[in-house]
Amino acid sequence: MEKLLIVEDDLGIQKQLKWGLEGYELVFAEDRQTAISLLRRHEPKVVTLDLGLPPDPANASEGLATLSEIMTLAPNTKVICVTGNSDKANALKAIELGAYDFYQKPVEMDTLAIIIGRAFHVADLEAENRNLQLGENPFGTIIGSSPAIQKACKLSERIAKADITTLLLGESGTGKEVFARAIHDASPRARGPFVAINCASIPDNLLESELFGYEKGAFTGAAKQTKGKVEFANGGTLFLDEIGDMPLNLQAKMLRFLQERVIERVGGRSEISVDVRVICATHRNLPDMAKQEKFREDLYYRVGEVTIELPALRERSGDVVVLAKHFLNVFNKEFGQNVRGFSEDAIKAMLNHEWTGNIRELQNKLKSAVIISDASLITADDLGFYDEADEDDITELNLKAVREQAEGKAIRMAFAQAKHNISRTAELLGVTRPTLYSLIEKYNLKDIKPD
Ligand SMILES: Nc1ncnc2c1ncn2[C@@H]1O[C@H](COP(=O)(O)OP(=O)(O)OP(=O)(O)O)[C@@H](O)[C@H]1O
Repeated sequence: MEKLLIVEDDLGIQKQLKWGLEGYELVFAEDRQTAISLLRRHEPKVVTLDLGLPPDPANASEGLATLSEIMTLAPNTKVICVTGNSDKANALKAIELGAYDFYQKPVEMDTLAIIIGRAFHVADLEAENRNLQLGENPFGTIIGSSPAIQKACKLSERIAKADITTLLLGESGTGKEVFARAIHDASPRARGPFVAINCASIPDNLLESELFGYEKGAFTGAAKQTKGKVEFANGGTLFLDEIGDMPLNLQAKMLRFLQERVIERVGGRSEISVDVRVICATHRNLPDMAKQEKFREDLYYRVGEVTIELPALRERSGDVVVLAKHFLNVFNKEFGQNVRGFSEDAIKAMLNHEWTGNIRELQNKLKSAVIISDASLITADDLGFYDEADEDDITELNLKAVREQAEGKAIRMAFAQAKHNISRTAELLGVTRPTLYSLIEKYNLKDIKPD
């Protein structure tokens, strides 16, 4: 039941309100001090406030002062000011101070109940709007209801608040970066920077200066002092993707940074303190690498103060369709399409597929399927599952239609086998290139385009 604070010194009116407002949990205050302490304790969304309060019941000064205090303490509260019947000036003053509405005595229960009901409604709408603007729970962006992903979300949520170095393990495309960002967004550092660097994509000889920065003249081409990613992440979070690919010599420097939170730029002599939370990720098996002396064991223990394992998509089969629907909505919006869902063969094919590229692969398949689809449902063909579609998915008995379906399918299979090379596709099908082009046009195979 919603709480309603009634600030009213007239016991007769209090009684009247008690009878007339049965749908609310009523809390009564007779003066400013009690009103404020009840406001703090109950945090009501709506307050009715008689402006004529003791010690100055004949004037509105105490009521207006109470209103100001309420608006300072809880500015989202909807305050309905109750005034004497000829006191319009103070009613307007109250609105100026932030009151939601005013109501002139004598109290007429039906009207007052409507004003109060509407105030609750407005308060709820505003709260909903504020929540939308603030963004949902950062982990709300992580789609999936399988136990494995829920477990990863719960653990991430728990560790987000602490500055603990976290290691995210999972195959490529399982969402490691998405998790790292969600942890950052749910942490006290959310307003600070989130800086990501992929250790595997930067040549070994450049990685050190990319991470730690360099001083002018540190090496040929070092024309001016330059900050590295670690310094840019100061006050925020550094996401080190593919930490397993970090060269051994750099691992020692990384360990020192993690232990002491100081860095030295390349070619620099002074130590620079940095306040950075570190999240690492890898698809490699670090303990095995440590055994083979390819990854420092001490660094492994340091980066993995907490380890979170992200399941491969094939291990979360229940999530495949949920994620596919999510991407369908995203790409419908992005490309102005209106595809409503998936055909049965598409769902079957998605559930049977191995998804070695995980969510990224699913995302890419959905993107092209939404673009090429000219029907209301996405089919297995649209997703590129030519060979996985069922033999008996022929929906027509008319021979011409059967032939057309089969030809379209054969062209797609050949195109996939020929790795999107049109000449080779024509060769495989035993037709000339011009014939192939005219078939593509005839069957409206928009997705068959050379790379
Ligand atoms: N749970 C999820 N819900 C929705 N989208 C997701 C989810 N997880 C990942 N994605 C999307 O999948 C793609 C791959 O995710 P991400 O880059 O985080 O994977 P990764 O494990 O870091 O991959 P890599 O190791 O190859 O860098 C991204 O486009 C991301 O937006």
